Amino acid sequence: MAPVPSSPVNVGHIDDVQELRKFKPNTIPERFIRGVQERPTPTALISSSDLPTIDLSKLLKGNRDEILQLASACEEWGFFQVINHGIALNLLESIEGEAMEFFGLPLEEKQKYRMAPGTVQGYGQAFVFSEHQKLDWCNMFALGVIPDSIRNPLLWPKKPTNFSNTVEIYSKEARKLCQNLLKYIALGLGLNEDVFEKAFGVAVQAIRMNYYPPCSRPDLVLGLSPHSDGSALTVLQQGKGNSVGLQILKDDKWVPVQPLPNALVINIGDTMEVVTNGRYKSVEHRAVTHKQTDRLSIVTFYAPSYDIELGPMPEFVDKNNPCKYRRYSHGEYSKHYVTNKLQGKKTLEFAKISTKNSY
Ligand SMILES: COC(=O)C(/C=C/C1=C(C)CCCC1(C)C)=C/O[C@H]1C=C(C)C(=O)O1
Ligand SMILES: O=C(O)CCC(=O)C(=O)O
Ligand SMILES: [Fe+2]
Repeated sequence: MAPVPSSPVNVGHIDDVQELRKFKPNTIPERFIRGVQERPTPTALISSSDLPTIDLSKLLKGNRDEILQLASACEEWGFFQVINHGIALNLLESIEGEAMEFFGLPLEEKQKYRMAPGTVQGYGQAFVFSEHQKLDWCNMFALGVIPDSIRNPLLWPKKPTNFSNTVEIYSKEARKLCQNLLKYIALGLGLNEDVFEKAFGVAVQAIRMNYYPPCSRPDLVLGLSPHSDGSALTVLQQGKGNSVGLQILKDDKWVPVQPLPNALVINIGDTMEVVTNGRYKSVEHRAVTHKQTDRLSIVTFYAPSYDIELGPMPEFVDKNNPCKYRRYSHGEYSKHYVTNKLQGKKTLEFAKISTKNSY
């Protein structure tokens, strides 16, 4: 099973945001109201149409230009959208349909799969560890998928009837996509194509569905707190026709990501930042809400096996680029990640070392 906190945590009362929206549409409980600094502000003028788009079908043909574009997207943005990604459009539609149906079930049905306080799997709010912590305007449902040791079969929903099977099929396809992308990311870095597959062992994979109901005061709340992902790569599917909600921090400004129809958003996670010694960065991101419209995201996390020891690869360390991160096992990092609240890039401080005399 995935690492969980060893002592019980008191998270206080967590309102279910869909129920709030249904029964008290104009009420925002205090725990959701962010401090002035944290509140969503009008976003940067920089256009998300600048966010690079990568064509996987070109990568698969060995197109050098596309590999260079991918390398530049990873280095400059840490985020890109991928088209011709190989996941059938009807599968994207099916998983979205199943997820929406799940979130639309009565609360008591969803609560059969309740996320225990301080854990990250099941239905509820993850990364809440104290009764004083601000809450996100979001309902989440998350499952560990691979390996079997992180699966909790009791949390795989029986309703909707096709939900669990669709998650299995979708996760296989998302896994292939991550494996393909890592191959071309390696080539773009001048490494052997199988270097990450070998380095990561049997990769850990998890899926999280985030449902953001409309909110009467989107200016006061966050859909999802700023964070970087603790994975190697993350694949994010945004609901078809949904409003913009994902924002990424670029040059200290929040840039909205305008979804491209049928594309998937990919981002570099903390693992890639560590192994490349900071050449590729895991970029901080968050989600905001809307007054009238809801939003869904379906997120796949692909990360090294828990028993894998990681650190910067020697290819990225020299006199001009001293080693910035210590070695650690991904299991240790995972435990650290899931037992701390989402707080920008703070989680990665776990691995940071002083750059003096350290190569
Ligand atoms: C915001 O990031 C996450 O929610 C997250 C969680 C992943 C997990 C589950 C939803 C259930 C099984 C355990 C696991 C921690 C994989 C991100 O995933 C990243 C973070 C770490 C660490 C990791 O291995 O993947
Ligand atoms: O909903 C989104 O767009 C962001 C989701 C996300 O960053 C996550 O689940 O880690
Ligand atoms: Fe994320």
